[in-house]
Amino acid sequence: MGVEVRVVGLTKSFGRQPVWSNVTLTLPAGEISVLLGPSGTGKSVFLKTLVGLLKPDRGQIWIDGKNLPKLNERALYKTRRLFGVLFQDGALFGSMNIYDNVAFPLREHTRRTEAEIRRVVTEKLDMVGLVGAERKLPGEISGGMRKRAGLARALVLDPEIILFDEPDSGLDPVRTAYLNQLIIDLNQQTGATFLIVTHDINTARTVPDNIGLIYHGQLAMFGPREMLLSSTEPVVRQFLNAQRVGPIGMAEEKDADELKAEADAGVSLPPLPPIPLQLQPSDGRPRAAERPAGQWCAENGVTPPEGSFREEVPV
Ligand SMILES: Nc1ncnc2c1ncn2[C@@H]1O[C@H](COP(=O)(O)OP(=O)(O)OP(=O)(O)O)[C@@H](O)[C@H]1O
Repeated sequence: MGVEVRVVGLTKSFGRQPVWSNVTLTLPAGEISVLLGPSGTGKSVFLKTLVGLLKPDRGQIWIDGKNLPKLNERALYKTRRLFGVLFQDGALFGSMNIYDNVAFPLREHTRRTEAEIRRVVTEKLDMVGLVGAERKLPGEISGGMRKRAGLARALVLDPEIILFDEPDSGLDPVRTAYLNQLIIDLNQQTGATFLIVTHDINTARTVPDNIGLIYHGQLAMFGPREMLLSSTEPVVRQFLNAQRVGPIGMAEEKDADELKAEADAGVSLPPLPPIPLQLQPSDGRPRAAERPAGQWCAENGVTPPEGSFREEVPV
């Protein structure tokens, strides 16, 4: 049913180069969270730190009553079994066919028989819509199929937490839309806790229950989707609406002169666009973590931008 991940005061640097500091957030059990941020702000480093591949300088990561950075190798190995990770390129073994790639974690980490492995691999390939592609090598299938194969492999040990590192990178808008639907459907079916790193604003606006934004070495904001999409905090507003006007410039941060010039020229931020409806599972049954549209805004006395939560009118 998914487990909560509680991050407290997490700080990471490489030598003298700080990546981010004092990151505190909770990924609620069974919910989908998205992590955004300009390139190079350390989103991938954050995922690798969560799963124990990198050690933080300071801070805690609480999962199932255990603080990951303090675990010894053996205990860490056990806790890592809670995670499934979809790496950017799917991270498939090029010389193995799709079936063997997906079966790999089962053969490495369990004592299941080949008959049991076949059942699980077929089930997961079916979940991601790849039945029939078992004998293909990763080089013989499209980028979107490789992502889905990577996802099937991330699912085989029935993880409680699934981390997605830019699942939509390199995909066209149609494939991205399919993948987003698949993510919603998988969350409904598995109930696992999802964290997605993405650059795709449409994904960030329509898929998650929660959004976080890393900027300038800090977690600028983390909270419910409606909270960030209605936020007028300049960095959050600029990033989530993909606008040029605001504190973020070409080189991560605009300098003070540029900002002053914008202010002097009377350049003002465009109004907030409507908050879209969240993507629904394709079978029409709600996800356990789903909340009614507009609930957060209503409970917090926030008036959503004009036109929010309307069904899209077909073109
Ligand atoms: N193992 C490492 N050793 C030293 N520096 C590293 C290491 N891994 C990442 N970095 C540095 O940490 C910073 C953050 O990298 P990361 O890949 O996490 O950024 P990102 O936000 O995921 O970027 P993008 O959105 O472009 O994928 C970069 O400056 C990178 O060079």
